[in-house]
Amino acid sequence: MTSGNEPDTADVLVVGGGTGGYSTALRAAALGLDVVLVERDLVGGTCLHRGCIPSKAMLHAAELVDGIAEARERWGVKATLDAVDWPALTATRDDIVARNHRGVEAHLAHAGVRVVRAAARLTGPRSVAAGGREYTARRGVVLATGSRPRLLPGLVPDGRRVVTSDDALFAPGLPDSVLVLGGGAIGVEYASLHRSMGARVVLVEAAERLLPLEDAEVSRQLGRGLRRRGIELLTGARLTGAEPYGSGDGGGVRVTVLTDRGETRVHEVARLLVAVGREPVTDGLGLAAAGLATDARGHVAPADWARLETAVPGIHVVGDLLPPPSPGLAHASFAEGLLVAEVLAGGAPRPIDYPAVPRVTYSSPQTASVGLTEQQARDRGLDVVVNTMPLTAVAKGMVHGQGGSVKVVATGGGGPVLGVHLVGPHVSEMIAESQLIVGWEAEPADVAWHIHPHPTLSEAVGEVFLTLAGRGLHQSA
Ligand SMILES: Cc1cc2nc3c(=O)[nH]c(=O)nc-3n(C[C@H](O)[C@H](O)[C@H](O)COP(=O)(O)OP(=O)(O)OC[C@H]3O[C@@H](n4cnc5c(N)ncnc54)[C@H](O)[C@@H]3O)c2cc1C
Ligand SMILES: NC(=O)c1ccc[n+]([C@@H]2O[C@H](COP(=O)([O-])OP(=O)(O)OC[C@H]3O[C@@H](n4cnc5c(N)ncnc54)[C@H](O)[C@@H]3O)[C@@H](O)[C@H]2O)c1
Repeated sequence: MTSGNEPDTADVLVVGGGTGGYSTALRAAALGLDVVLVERDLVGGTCLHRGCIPSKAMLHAAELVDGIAEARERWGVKATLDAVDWPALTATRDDIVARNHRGVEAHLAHAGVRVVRAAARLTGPRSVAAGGREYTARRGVVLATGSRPRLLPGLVPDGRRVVTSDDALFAPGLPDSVLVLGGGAIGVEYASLHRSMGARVVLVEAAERLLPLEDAEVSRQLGRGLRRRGIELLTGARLTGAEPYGSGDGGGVRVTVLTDRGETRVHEVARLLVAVGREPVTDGLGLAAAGLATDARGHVAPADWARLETAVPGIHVVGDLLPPPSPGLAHASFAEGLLVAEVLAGGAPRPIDYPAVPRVTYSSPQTASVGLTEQQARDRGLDVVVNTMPLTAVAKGMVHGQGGSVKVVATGGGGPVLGVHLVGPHVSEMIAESQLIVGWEAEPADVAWHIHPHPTLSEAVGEVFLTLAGRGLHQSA
């Protein structure tokens, strides 16, 4: 925290202390710059306090619950689930969040970043008002104010019956039934989590498939996996009404959905979880005072993507405040923070290769991908070859018994790999090699000389590349 008599000038002013803002601050400080970081809530932002970390902690617990059923049903381990002790589960989650939070605070303090806990407002292109003081930046201002759940007209979250990801996991327990609206990453992960914990789950997606930005094979495999787990999946479907009914524990929401076949379905559920995307946060930020405006969807767009710098020289943007192709992911915001700090320190870092940013969904089954989808590659007029293999084609895939697949999209004639798309158990931990393959523009023949350990799930990735390189072992070309 700053005290009243410290100077009000810094090299860099960062507004927002989420993953985008704090990574900018840490890197800038490491490069010798004097940094003020203004955060109105808690450093760590959405990802640490309401997003990635609490949700993944609980999805880990959900995997353990699923493991009990698998142990009993497949392996003859006579285990049963007595109960989920919610206070104990959430205490472990909250401890993980709290320890990470203390860690971020300690890193910032150690780096000499001055953290101001207040709402910041731009007062000019190089100045910010916060906590009753005005700060001026010698080198630049970095906007990192992030995003919040997008709401639909007439659907007001009340934290009980109608919720968003901001509160769905923080109520005292999970409901016994839920309709999840939106089949993006949040909708899929939260539907999966609720199902593992025993809820009846309906997942409604307006587009014709889940994760519409992913490869169609990923959506197909994921949909199949979720249905197999008993999740009712409605794609190409539209919400037409949501009315509360009853009171207390017996009450819920009566949700009306128009399906892709033109049928009207009514679902009575304890909770409606709205997960239809996120919108940037700029209210009260004073963009106009700095000569900035948002784009039509509320983002602040850079004029120079290589430097993530707006049309106002010295004002940079990172994280969820950026429009696509920035993907709205924490690890992308880390990379953006590093880049902007290095630009402000006078460097010329390599621009971010957005298609090469990996994307992971931590549901059961998981999805993980990097690079272009088959359709994107074809739409670019590229000469495309594709090889797909089920994970159960390798022994470890059979051990896991959860299906899944590996799909590689490559340039014809042995050219560079364009995309890798995985579905199945543990693929979140398997995507890293593919991210290097795509990022380094490796060719299947380069990859095929590298030996994958046996027996692992990653062997399936190796096999797909062996076949593409004309050296197929278990898979015929
Ligand atoms: C449920 C959920 C799960 C997710 N899971 C993942 C995941 O597994 N992996 C992944 O990569 N991404 C995940 N994400 C996305 C990830 O959380 C975001 O991409 C990331 O948090 C963006 O970071 P940011 O710094 O841009 O914004 P934020 O983290 O939103 O931080 C912005 C900060 O700015 C502060 N702020 C705003 N306005 C002001 C102001 N005027 N003055 C001062 N401070 C201000 C806010 O208080 C906030 O702390 C998830 C998101 C959600 C919602
Ligand atoms: N594992 C991860 O990396 C992870 C996890 C959670 C969130 N996130 C990030 O957080 C952000 C927000 O996630 P999200 O899932 O809310 O947004 P999203 O934009 O990824 O998905 C929203 C989904 O809702 C659908 N939709 C929109 N309006 C609808 C309506 N009226 N009815 C039914 N469906 C509708 C869209 O077609 C889309 O598929 C994204 O940037 C996401 O990548 C990432």
